[in-house]
Amino acid sequence: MSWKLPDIVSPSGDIFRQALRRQTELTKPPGSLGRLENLAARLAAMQGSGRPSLERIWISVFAGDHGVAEEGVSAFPQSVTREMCRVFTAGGAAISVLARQIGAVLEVVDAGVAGPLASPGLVDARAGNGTANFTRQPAMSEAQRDRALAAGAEAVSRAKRYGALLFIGGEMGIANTTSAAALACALLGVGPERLAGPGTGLDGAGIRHKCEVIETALRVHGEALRDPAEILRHLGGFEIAALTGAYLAAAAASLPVLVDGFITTVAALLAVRMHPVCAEWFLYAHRSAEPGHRLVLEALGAEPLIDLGMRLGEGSGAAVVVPLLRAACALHNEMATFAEAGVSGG
Ligand SMILES: Cc1cc2ncn([C@H]3O[C@H](COP(=O)(O)O)[C@@H](O)[C@H]3O)c2cc1C
Ligand SMILES: O=C(O)c1cccnc1
Repeated sequence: MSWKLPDIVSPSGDIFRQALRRQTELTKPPGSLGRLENLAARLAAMQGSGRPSLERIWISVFAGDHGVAEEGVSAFPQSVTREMCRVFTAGGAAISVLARQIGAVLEVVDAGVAGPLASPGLVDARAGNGTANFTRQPAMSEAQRDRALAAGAEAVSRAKRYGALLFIGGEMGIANTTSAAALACALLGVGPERLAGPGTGLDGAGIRHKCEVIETALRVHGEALRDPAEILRHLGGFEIAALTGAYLAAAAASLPVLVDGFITTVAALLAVRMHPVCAEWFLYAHRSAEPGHRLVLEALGAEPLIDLGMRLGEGSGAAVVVPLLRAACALHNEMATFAEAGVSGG
């Protein structure tokens, strides 16, 4: 593997403990802000600052196509990946609206959409012309996997140069719920019936067919699925590899990550299997309606913040949660302490 796993250290334990102590000193019964207290303390520890901030947020949406789309595993045609790339940059996609609303920088990275560069205005980090159909051969070569992992790390470098205080990864790739479910099957050692769901809107028969396609892939690659990097290469997508590379690079760069939905959580699971310490840099935004998400979250010991029945991807669930994180920071930073306010009992 030419791509090198970065060095990752834990967020500051001292700052985390100081921040939790401050929470007990604020003018409220201890613990009364529930999970917002721990959230603010974790952000403080990750940012290495007693006063966490989410002023500058960076969103990279990675796009890639999937050879397995030809097996009829999505309710939509492959061309939608390319078409949506145009909508992202034109400003009309859900993530475009949400990025504007939270004042985040949004970039769209072509990690390997089928055909030429999907749209002008995209970052060109193409690892290939869509992946190969993984029911017949590995989805990608080692060189392609490593190029896609590096594409994620390059996105994090741009985020750091901007001064980002939070990184959100999104994805676009028709058939990528099939790839994500297959990856999770191999990583967790469970069958597709527990991880494959409707994605963009398959009916019962469509989901059964999707399960069969994943079964075939797991059988074809069997012995080769021995470590996370090889699992990623055989069953992954370029946008999923880029997300994995981005999450690892963000942890290495002390940049907190807000993970979105099913596909991004599978990328987070890959990153954690490659380097367990990176888990300490991840916050989980929401529980997607895609049924497999629950199992992947459980495997990570992750309790997402909200459940709105969303199942879009693009980073949209993460963007929706940002105001909540901002509220946690504002309370932590701006509330008066018992001593400052002259309130007894603190
Ligand atoms: C118009 C449209 C916009 C989207 N934005 C995200 N996805 C989401 O749906 C796709 C995965 O579902 P499946 O595996 O069933 O193809 C991904 O591209 C994902 O990001 C979209 C899907 C569509 C159709
Ligand atoms: O939860 C997700 O990330 C998701 C679910 C369905 C389709 N696309 C994305």
